[in-house]
Amino acid sequence: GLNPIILSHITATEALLGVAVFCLFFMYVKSFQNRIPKGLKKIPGPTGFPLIGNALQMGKYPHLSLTRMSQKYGDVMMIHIGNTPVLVLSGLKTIHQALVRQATEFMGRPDLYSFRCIANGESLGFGRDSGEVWRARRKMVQNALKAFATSPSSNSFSTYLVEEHVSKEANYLIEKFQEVMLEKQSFDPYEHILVSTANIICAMCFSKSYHHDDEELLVFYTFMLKEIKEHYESFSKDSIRDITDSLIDQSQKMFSISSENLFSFLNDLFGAAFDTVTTVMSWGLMYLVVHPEIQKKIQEEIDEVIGRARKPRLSDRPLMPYTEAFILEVFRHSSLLPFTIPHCTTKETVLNGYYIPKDICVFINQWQVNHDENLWKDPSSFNPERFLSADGKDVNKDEREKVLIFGLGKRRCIGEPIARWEIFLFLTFLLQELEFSVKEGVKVDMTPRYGLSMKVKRCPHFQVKRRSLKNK
Ligand code: HEM
Repeated sequence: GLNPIILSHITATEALLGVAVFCLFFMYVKSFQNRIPKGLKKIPGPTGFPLIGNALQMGKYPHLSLTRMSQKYGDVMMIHIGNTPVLVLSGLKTIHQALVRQATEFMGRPDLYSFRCIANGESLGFGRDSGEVWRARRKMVQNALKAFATSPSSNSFSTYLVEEHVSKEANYLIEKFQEVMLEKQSFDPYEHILVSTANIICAMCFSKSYHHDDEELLVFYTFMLKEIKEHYESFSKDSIRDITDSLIDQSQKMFSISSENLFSFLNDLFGAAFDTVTTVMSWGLMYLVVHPEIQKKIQEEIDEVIGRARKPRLSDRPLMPYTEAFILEVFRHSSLLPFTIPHCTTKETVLNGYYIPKDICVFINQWQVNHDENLWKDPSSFNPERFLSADGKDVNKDEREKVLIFGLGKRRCIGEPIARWEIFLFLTFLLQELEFSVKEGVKVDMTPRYGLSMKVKRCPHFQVKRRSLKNK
């Protein structure tokens, strides 16, 4: 120990000076560690406070504050959340450069504590791995999805299985909405849609659907474990019933897949599939009641292309540009996933002349792209027509490609086609039969609730009435 006599000679000032010298030395060493290779620029960004970094500047709506900051610092910007440096990318060109052209360097997932908690870090979407094993697993889940969404339906009303499942649920919703309307004169559609979208993914994964009041569906993990166990027990290579069977089949050919992995894949699919689609649908209904003239236009298109004598089918989709434009505008305007799942660099690299270190966490600001004034005219207004060609007969491909909501490149959402189909079918089924509105005098609040995705506030004031048959 130190001699107390010596200690008593060290004054407070000297002690402080000592600390300061130590800090300077530390910063000097750090600055060497962070040295930028010659010819490359250091990434700009706002100055943060010690320990908390830029956490306070992020505020309640990080996508808005990061968009504002990007206007000052540019498309490639560095912030700090606590002590963790985070690279924030904005601008469609820059994001495309990173996620598509430099895909390998930007395809990792960061080692965040919260990610490790998801399926023990074995998750396909959140797991740390982005190498061979991840690639093989992603391919496997993609194959299973493709097989069980696009395999032919056994009934004559639908072409694909996903069409059959969505039709069943949408028909149920049409009846259910009218029933609760009669009973209560107004209702909140959210939970009904949630169970329906859960049922669709359930049907595809487990060949099973649940009654809307079923408690079992709500006890999620137990329910999934039970389903997987039952599938293993009754599995037969010669009769692949659903996504779970297909995953079991593929996993038996690939020895790096265990039943725990299977659980985390299905967990991923469930999580990714029904929360997102439900959120899009609830935003969609909200925009429809706020803009009745847009609702009417979609209904006119339905009457013209499909009529009232038969149900909508996926093959109607290319013939319905206005409906498609509406869905794109819901994606763009709500930007329900303002950021992708965080990425991470897999090696050191260069982007727009900036030096980017290895293993750095990357946020992709999708909201900024969808509201960028350089890309969109009057981005804050809700206007499906922006996606239509001049004669209104086609969706403009260049405009469509600008919407960023499923990510880009090697980590792009694998459920995108299914999600787009589901949303198209749900919407056309519902609007063919029903007209949506809110109770008179109710002012709808469109400020989002912020969570993993941005959700519209729950609204218990929805009303429906069956459309008149005059156009039949
Ligand atoms: C409108 C609905 C949906 C939206 C907006 C959406 C959006 C996204 C986004 C932004 C990502 C992250 C991309 C990235 O990190 O760069 C993602 C990943 C993912 N999505 Fe979706 N998604 C939707 C529906 C679905 C559906 C229906 C499924 C499954 C059937 C699904 C399965 C997945 C999976 C497994 C991943 C992880 C991919 C990976 O990390 O390699 N998603 N999605």
